[in-house]
Amino acid sequence: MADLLPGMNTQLRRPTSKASIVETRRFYRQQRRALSPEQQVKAARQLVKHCQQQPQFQSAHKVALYLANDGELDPHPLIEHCWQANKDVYLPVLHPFCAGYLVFVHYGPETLMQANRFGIPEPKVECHRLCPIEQLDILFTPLVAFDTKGNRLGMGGGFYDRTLKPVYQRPKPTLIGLAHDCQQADSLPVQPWDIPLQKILTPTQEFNL
Ligand SMILES: Nc1nc2c(c(=O)[nH]1)N(C=O)[C@@H](CNc1ccc(C(=O)N[C@@H](CCC(=O)O)C(=O)O)cc1)CN2
Ligand SMILES: Nc1ncnc2c1ncn2[C@@H]1O[C@H](COP(=O)(O)OP(=O)(O)OP(=O)(O)O)[C@@H](O)[C@H]1O
Repeated sequence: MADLLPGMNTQLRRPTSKASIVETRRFYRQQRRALSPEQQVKAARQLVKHCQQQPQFQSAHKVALYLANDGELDPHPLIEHCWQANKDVYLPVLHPFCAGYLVFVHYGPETLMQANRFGIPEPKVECHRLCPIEQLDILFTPLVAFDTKGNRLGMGGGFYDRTLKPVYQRPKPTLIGLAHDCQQADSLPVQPWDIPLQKILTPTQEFNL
């Protein structure tokens, strides 16, 4: 892929395969943060259209999404679509007792929210609103960068990798990464604990692994 692409933020050089994870993360975080509000709105709308065409999404009842942070592809229009289609939406919440893990809590239009330690709003943890991860049909993850092998680079907390380990290669949930097109890397380093994605959706592309 070319070093500089149209619309690419030119302040940082595209990392080579020898770049450290820290440099790679910095580059792709900056790329997604450099998108304009108009580009973000357009991408979020395109994502809804793209998801609606996916048979797996059409038949899903329980769907985990996230609230956008740090320039991530914004799933809010998709969340609204899920509500209208009577799908149950769940959000990741930092586990109240097990550091480094996530739980998934039901999210509706009236849910009371509180910010976690990263400033991301989360529903309050109430036992009856929790969904065991193996009962989710689709778990959409945010990411910082992806490659076409399904490798995912996240924010560096290891939250998704730890939480997804017990359901890796189980029938449910299907793991789908959501990203802007500018978050595609040629190749990402793989760590022993990384849980690969089964599919990646961008506003314009679909990668099935
Ligand atoms: N939208 C969204 N929600 C999510 C995640 C995510 O990546 N995106 N997570 C995915 O795991 C979990 C939260 N993990 C996060 C890890 C780091 C930072 C972050 O902003 N780190 C700052 C340093 C903040 C600090 O140290 O206090 C930074 O790196 O600049 C945010 C979320 C659960 N919820
Ligand atoms: N299954 C696991 N068990 C124990 N530690 C883990 C596990 N998965 C990840 N970690 C630890 O978490 C740290 C961060 O991992 P990594 O850089 O892959 O996070 P990430 O995928 O970028 O973050 P996130 O999933 O929060 O977006 C690593 O240093 C690793 O030691």
